[in-house]
Amino acid sequence: MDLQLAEKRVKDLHNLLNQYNYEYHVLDQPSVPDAEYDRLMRDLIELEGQFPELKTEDSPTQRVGGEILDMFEKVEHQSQMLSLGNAFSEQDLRDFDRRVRQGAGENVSYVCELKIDGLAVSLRYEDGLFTLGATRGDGSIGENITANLKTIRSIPLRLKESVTMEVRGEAFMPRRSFEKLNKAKEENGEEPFANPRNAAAGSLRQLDPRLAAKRNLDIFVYGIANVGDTGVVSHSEGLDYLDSLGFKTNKERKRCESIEKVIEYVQGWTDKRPNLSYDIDGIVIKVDSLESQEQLGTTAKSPRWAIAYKFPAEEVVT
Ligand SMILES: NC(=O)c1cc2c(N)ncc(C(N)=O)c2s1
Repeated sequence: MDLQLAEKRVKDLHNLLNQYNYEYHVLDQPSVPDAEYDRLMRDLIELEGQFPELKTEDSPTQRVGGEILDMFEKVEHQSQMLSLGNAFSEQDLRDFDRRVRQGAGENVSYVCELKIDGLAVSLRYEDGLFTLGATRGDGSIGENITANLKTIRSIPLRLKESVTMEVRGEAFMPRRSFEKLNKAKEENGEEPFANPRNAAAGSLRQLDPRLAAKRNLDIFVYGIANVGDTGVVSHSEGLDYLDSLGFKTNKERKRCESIEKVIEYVQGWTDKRPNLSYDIDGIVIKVDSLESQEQLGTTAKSPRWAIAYKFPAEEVVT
Protein backbone atom coordinates (compact mmCIF):
# COMPACT_ATOMS: atom_id res chain seq x y z
CA MET A 1 0.00 0.00 0.00
CA ASP A 2 1.45 3.43 -0.87
CA LEU A 3 1.53 6.34 1.61
CA GLN A 4 -1.37 8.19 0.01
CA LEU A 5 -3.66 5.13 0.22
CA ALA A 6 -2.41 4.45 3.78
CA GLU A 7 -3.26 8.04 4.77
CA LYS A 8 -6.83 7.60 3.49
CA ARG A 9 -7.21 4.23 5.26
CA VAL A 10 -5.85 5.66 8.56
CA LYS A 11 -8.31 8.57 8.39
CA ASP A 12 -11.21 6.16 7.74
CA LEU A 13 -10.11 3.93 10.63
CA HIS A 14 -9.91 6.96 12.99
CA ASN A 15 -13.47 7.95 12.06
CA LEU A 16 -14.84 4.41 12.39
CA LEU A 17 -13.09 3.67 15.70
CA ASN A 18 -14.08 7.05 17.19
CA GLN A 19 -17.70 6.52 16.14
CA TYR A 20 -17.86 2.95 17.51
CA ASN A 21 -16.13 4.08 20.75
CA TYR A 22 -18.71 6.91 21.08
CA GLU A 23 -21.63 4.53 20.51
CA TYR A 24 -20.31 2.03 23.07
CA HIS A 25 -19.02 4.32 25.87
CA VAL A 26 -21.12 7.47 25.53
CA LEU A 27 -24.45 6.24 24.12
CA ASP A 28 -24.18 2.71 25.55
CA GLN A 29 -25.60 1.55 22.19
CA PRO A 30 -22.86 -0.33 20.28
CA SER A 31 -23.70 -0.86 16.58
CA VAL A 32 -20.92 -3.42 15.92
CA PRO A 33 -19.65 -6.42 17.92
CA ASP A 34 -16.45 -5.98 19.99
CA ALA A 35 -14.66 -8.33 17.55
CA GLU A 36 -15.23 -5.84 14.70
CA TYR A 37 -13.90 -2.96 16.81
CA ASP A 38 -10.84 -5.03 17.77
CA ARG A 39 -10.21 -5.99 14.13
CA LEU A 40 -10.23 -2.32 13.02
CA MET A 41 -7.96 -1.38 15.94
CA ARG A 42 -5.49 -4.12 14.91
CA ASP A 43 -5.55 -2.78 11.32
CA LEU A 44 -4.77 0.75 12.57
CA ILE A 45 -1.94 -0.48 14.83
CA GLU A 46 -0.46 -2.39 11.87
CA LEU A 47 -0.72 0.62 9.53
CA GLU A 48 0.87 2.92 12.14
CA GLY A 49 3.66 0.34 12.42
CA GLN A 50 4.24 0.37 8.64
CA PHE A 51 3.88 4.17 8.37
CA PRO A 52 5.04 5.73 11.71
CA GLU A 53 4.55 9.23 10.27
CA LEU A 54 0.79 8.49 10.25
CA LYS A 55 0.64 7.81 14.03
CA THR A 56 -0.87 10.98 15.55
CA GLU A 57 -1.43 12.13 19.14
CA ASP A 58 -5.20 11.79 18.76
CA SER A 59 -5.11 8.29 17.28
CA PRO A 60 -7.46 5.78 18.99
CA THR A 61 -4.31 3.64 19.47
CA GLN A 62 -2.83 6.34 21.73
CA ARG A 63 -5.35 6.21 24.59
CA VAL A 64 -2.96 4.44 26.92
CA GLY A 65 0.25 6.48 26.78
CA GLY A 66 3.69 4.90 27.06
CA GLU A 67 5.85 6.52 29.66
CA ILE A 68 5.51 6.33 33.43
CA LEU A 69 5.60 9.86 34.85
CA ASP A 70 7.78 10.66 37.88
CA MET A 71 5.39 13.44 38.97
CA PHE A 72 2.37 15.46 37.81
CA GLU A 73 3.17 19.00 36.62
CA LYS A 74 1.03 21.89 37.86
CA VAL A 75 -1.34 23.59 35.41
CA GLU A 76 -3.38 26.79 35.68
CA HIS A 77 -7.08 26.60 34.78
CA GLN A 78 -8.29 29.14 32.19
CA SER A 79 -11.00 30.13 34.65
CA GLN A 80 -11.36 29.24 38.32
CA MET A 81 -13.10 25.97 39.21
CA LEU A 82 -15.57 27.19 41.82
CA SER A 83 -16.95 25.08 44.65
CA LEU A 84 -20.66 24.95 45.44
CA GLY A 85 -22.46 26.29 48.49
CA ASN A 86 -24.49 23.60 50.29
CA ALA A 87 -28.15 23.19 51.17
CA PHE A 88 -29.20 20.58 53.73
CA SER A 89 -32.95 21.10 53.92
CA GLU A 90 -36.04 22.24 52.03
CA GLN A 91 -35.81 25.56 53.90
CA ASP A 92 -32.25 26.05 52.68
CA LEU A 93 -33.53 25.53 49.12
CA ARG A 94 -36.35 28.04 49.60
CA ASP A 95 -33.86 30.57 51.06
CA PHE A 96 -31.61 30.02 47.99
CA ASP A 97 -34.61 30.58 45.68
CA ARG A 98 -35.54 33.78 47.51
CA ARG A 99 -31.98 35.14 47.15
CA VAL A 100 -31.96 34.21 43.43
CA ARG A 101 -35.30 35.98 42.78
CA GLN A 102 -34.12 39.04 44.71
CA GLY A 103 -31.03 39.22 42.52
CA ALA A 104 -32.32 38.11 39.14
CA GLY A 105 -36.05 38.75 39.18
CA GLU A 106 -39.14 36.62 39.74
CA ASN A 107 -39.11 34.77 36.42
CA VAL A 108 -36.37 32.20 37.12
CA SER A 109 -36.06 28.53 36.16
CA TYR A 110 -33.53 25.99 37.32
CA VAL A 111 -31.72 22.91 36.02
CA CYS A 112 -31.39 20.01 38.48
CA GLU A 113 -28.54 17.53 38.01
CA LEU A 114 -27.26 14.54 39.97
CA LYS A 115 -24.17 15.45 42.00
CA ILE A 116 -21.69 12.74 41.02
CA ASP A 117 -19.48 11.56 43.89
CA GLY A 118 -16.13 11.52 42.11
CA LEU A 119 -13.29 13.87 41.25
CA ALA A 120 -13.81 17.25 39.54
CA VAL A 121 -11.66 17.56 36.41
CA SER A 122 -11.12 20.10 33.65
CA LEU A 123 -10.69 19.07 29.99
CA ARG A 124 -9.17 21.44 27.43
CA TYR A 125 -9.76 21.04 23.70
CA GLU A 126 -7.92 22.97 20.98
CA ASP A 127 -9.39 22.86 17.46
CA GLY A 128 -11.42 19.86 18.60
CA LEU A 129 -8.41 17.91 19.96
CA PHE A 130 -8.14 16.86 23.63
CA THR A 131 -4.93 18.60 24.73
CA LEU A 132 -5.02 18.90 28.54
CA GLY A 133 -6.80 17.24 31.46
CA ALA A 134 -6.33 18.47 35.02
CA THR A 135 -7.58 17.95 38.56
CA ARG A 136 -9.41 20.80 40.30
CA GLY A 137 -6.55 21.33 42.76
CA ASP A 138 -7.20 24.55 44.71
CA GLY A 139 -9.58 25.80 42.02
CA SER A 140 -6.93 27.83 40.17
CA ILE A 141 -3.97 25.43 39.93
CA GLY A 142 -4.48 21.72 39.35
CA GLU A 143 -2.34 18.73 38.34
CA ASN A 144 -1.81 17.65 34.73
CA ILE A 145 -3.35 14.16 34.55
CA THR A 146 -3.92 14.19 30.77
CA ALA A 147 -2.37 10.75 30.23
CA ASN A 148 -4.66 9.16 32.82
CA LEU A 149 -7.79 10.94 31.60
CA LYS A 150 -7.04 9.81 28.01
CA THR A 151 -7.61 6.24 29.24
CA ILE A 152 -11.27 7.06 30.06
CA ARG A 153 -13.07 5.81 26.93
CA SER A 154 -16.04 8.19 27.31
CA ILE A 155 -13.68 11.16 26.96
CA PRO A 156 -13.51 12.00 23.22
CA LEU A 157 -9.96 12.44 21.88
CA ARG A 158 -11.44 14.53 19.06
CA LEU A 159 -14.76 16.43 19.15
CA LYS A 160 -17.38 16.37 16.40
CA GLU A 161 -16.54 20.04 15.72
CA SER A 162 -13.06 21.57 15.78
CA VAL A 163 -13.86 23.98 18.62
CA THR A 164 -11.46 25.36 21.26
CA MET A 165 -12.98 25.16 24.73
CA GLU A 166 -12.50 24.06 28.29
CA VAL A 167 -15.15 21.83 29.89
CA ARG A 168 -15.71 20.61 33.45
CA GLY A 169 -16.81 17.21 34.57
CA GLU A 170 -16.70 14.62 37.32
CA ALA A 171 -14.56 11.52 36.83
CA PHE A 172 -15.89 8.57 38.81
CA MET A 173 -15.65 4.82 39.31
CA PRO A 174 -18.90 2.86 38.69
CA ARG A 175 -19.96 0.82 41.73
CA ARG A 176 -19.44 -2.56 39.96
CA SER A 177 -15.85 -1.62 39.08
CA PHE A 178 -15.29 -0.48 42.66
CA GLU A 179 -16.54 -3.79 44.07
CA LYS A 180 -14.40 -5.79 41.57
CA LEU A 181 -11.29 -3.69 42.36
CA ASN A 182 -11.71 -4.05 46.13
CA LYS A 183 -12.28 -7.81 45.82
CA ALA A 184 -8.99 -8.10 43.90
CA LYS A 185 -7.23 -5.91 46.48
CA GLU A 186 -8.48 -8.03 49.37
CA GLU A 187 -7.42 -11.23 47.55
CA ASN A 188 -3.92 -9.69 47.22
CA GLY A 189 -3.92 -8.75 50.91
CA GLU A 190 -3.98 -5.06 49.97
CA GLU A 191 -5.92 -2.33 51.76
CA PRO A 192 -9.28 -1.86 49.94
CA PHE A 193 -10.56 1.64 49.02
CA ALA A 194 -13.15 3.09 51.43
CA ASN A 195 -15.50 4.24 48.64
CA PRO A 196 -15.67 4.75 44.84
CA ARG A 197 -14.62 8.42 45.13
CA ASN A 198 -11.34 7.48 46.85
CA ALA A 199 -10.84 4.68 44.32
CA ALA A 200 -11.32 7.13 41.41
CA ALA A 201 -8.98 9.69 42.99
CA GLY A 202 -6.37 7.00 43.71
CA SER A 203 -6.64 5.72 40.13
CA LEU A 204 -6.19 9.16 38.58
CA ARG A 205 -3.16 9.74 40.81
CA GLN A 206 -1.36 6.71 39.29
CA LEU A 207 1.87 7.82 37.60
CA ASP A 208 1.65 4.87 35.19
CA PRO A 209 -1.28 5.41 32.75
CA ARG A 210 -1.45 1.64 32.15
CA LEU A 211 -2.62 1.20 35.75
CA ALA A 212 -5.22 3.98 35.43
CA ALA A 213 -6.41 2.32 32.20
CA LYS A 214 -7.26 -0.87 34.12
CA ARG A 215 -9.53 0.92 36.62
CA ASN A 216 -12.56 1.29 34.30
CA LEU A 217 -13.17 4.93 35.19
CA ASP A 218 -15.93 6.99 33.60
CA ILE A 219 -16.94 10.67 33.44
CA PHE A 220 -19.98 12.93 33.23
CA VAL A 221 -19.23 16.34 31.68
CA TYR A 222 -21.40 19.08 33.21
CA GLY A 223 -20.22 22.53 32.24
CA ILE A 224 -18.40 24.78 29.81
CA ALA A 225 -15.76 27.04 31.39
CA ASN A 226 -15.73 29.60 28.56
CA VAL A 227 -19.47 29.32 27.91
CA GLY A 228 -19.60 32.99 26.83
CA ASP A 229 -17.70 32.12 23.66
CA THR A 230 -20.22 29.48 22.55
CA GLY A 231 -23.30 31.65 21.97
CA VAL A 232 -25.61 29.44 24.08
CA VAL A 233 -28.00 31.41 26.33
CA SER A 234 -28.85 28.83 29.00
CA HIS A 235 -27.17 26.07 30.97
CA SER A 236 -29.55 23.43 29.56
CA GLU A 237 -28.69 24.56 26.01
CA GLY A 238 -25.00 24.32 26.97
CA LEU A 239 -25.48 20.70 28.05
CA ASP A 240 -27.25 19.87 24.76
CA TYR A 241 -24.32 21.50 22.93
CA LEU A 242 -21.89 19.30 24.89
CA ASP A 243 -23.95 16.25 23.81
CA SER A 244 -23.73 17.36 20.16
CA LEU A 245 -19.91 17.59 20.43
CA GLY A 246 -19.67 13.96 21.60
CA PHE A 247 -19.32 14.39 25.36
CA LYS A 248 -21.01 12.12 27.91
CA THR A 249 -23.45 14.14 30.02
CA ASN A 250 -25.81 12.81 32.67
CA LYS A 251 -29.27 12.17 31.24
CA GLU A 252 -31.16 12.47 34.55
CA ARG A 253 -31.03 16.27 34.39
CA LYS A 254 -34.35 18.15 34.57
CA ARG A 255 -35.36 21.76 33.92
CA CYS A 256 -37.58 22.96 36.81
CA GLU A 257 -39.76 26.07 36.47
CA SER A 258 -40.01 26.63 40.26
CA ILE A 259 -38.34 25.72 43.55
CA GLU A 260 -41.38 23.51 44.27
CA LYS A 261 -40.47 21.39 41.25
CA VAL A 262 -36.83 21.37 42.39
CA ILE A 263 -37.91 20.06 45.80
CA GLU A 264 -40.00 17.34 44.09
CA TYR A 265 -36.95 16.30 42.00
CA VAL A 266 -34.74 16.19 45.12
CA GLN A 267 -37.30 14.09 47.02
CA GLY A 268 -37.67 11.74 44.03
CA TRP A 269 -33.95 11.01 43.84
CA THR A 270 -33.56 10.57 47.59
CA ASP A 271 -35.42 7.26 47.16
CA LYS A 272 -34.12 6.30 43.69
CA ARG A 273 -30.41 6.84 44.56
CA PRO A 274 -29.61 3.16 45.31
CA ASN A 275 -30.78 2.15 41.80
CA LEU A 276 -27.94 4.11 40.14
CA SER A 277 -24.78 2.31 38.94
CA TYR A 278 -22.63 5.09 40.46
CA ASP A 279 -22.55 7.09 43.70
CA ILE A 280 -24.12 10.52 44.03
CA ASP A 281 -23.89 12.66 47.18
CA GLY A 282 -26.54 15.23 46.31
CA ILE A 283 -28.31 17.26 43.67
CA VAL A 284 -26.84 20.33 41.95
CA ILE A 285 -29.34 23.10 41.26
CA LYS A 286 -28.37 25.85 38.81
CA VAL A 287 -30.18 28.92 37.49
CA ASP A 288 -30.75 28.05 33.81
CA SER A 289 -30.49 31.51 32.18
CA LEU A 290 -26.84 32.53 31.63
CA GLU A 291 -27.89 36.19 31.74
CA SER A 292 -29.34 35.63 35.23
CA GLN A 293 -26.17 33.75 36.24
CA GLU A 294 -24.18 36.78 35.11
CA GLN A 295 -26.48 39.11 37.10
CA LEU A 296 -26.07 37.00 40.26
CA GLY A 297 -22.30 36.53 39.88
CA THR A 298 -20.10 34.66 42.35
CA THR A 299 -18.66 35.11 45.83
CA ALA A 300 -14.88 34.58 46.27
CA LYS A 301 -15.33 30.83 45.97
CA SER A 302 -18.89 29.92 44.97
CA PRO A 303 -21.50 30.91 42.36
CA ARG A 304 -24.62 32.68 43.73
CA TRP A 305 -26.59 31.02 40.89
CA ALA A 306 -26.01 27.42 41.98
CA ILE A 307 -26.26 25.31 45.12
CA ALA A 308 -25.64 21.68 46.04
CA TYR A 309 -28.38 19.94 48.02
CA LYS A 310 -26.52 17.30 50.07
CA PHE A 311 -28.23 14.04 51.01
CA PRO A 312 -27.95 13.20 54.72
CA ALA A 313 -24.79 11.09 55.21
CA GLU A 314 -25.78 7.39 55.19
CA GLU A 315 -25.45 5.68 58.55
CA VAL A 316 -22.57 3.25 58.15
CA VAL A 317 -23.88 -0.16 59.19
CA THR A 318 -20.91 -1.73 61.02
N1 LIG B 1 -18.15 21.87 42.33
C1 LIG B 1 -19.00 22.04 41.30
O1 LIG B 1 -19.15 23.10 40.75
C2 LIG B 1 -19.78 20.85 40.83
C3 LIG B 1 -19.64 19.55 41.23
C4 LIG B 1 -20.53 18.66 40.56
C5 LIG B 1 -20.64 17.25 40.71
N2 LIG B 1 -19.88 16.59 41.61
N3 LIG B 1 -21.52 16.57 39.97
C6 LIG B 1 -22.33 17.20 39.07
C7 LIG B 1 -22.25 18.57 38.88
C8 LIG B 1 -23.13 19.23 37.88
N4 LIG B 1 -23.93 18.46 37.16
O2 LIG B 1 -23.07 20.44 37.75
C9 LIG B 1 -21.33 19.30 39.64
S1 LIG B 1 -20.99 21.00 39.61
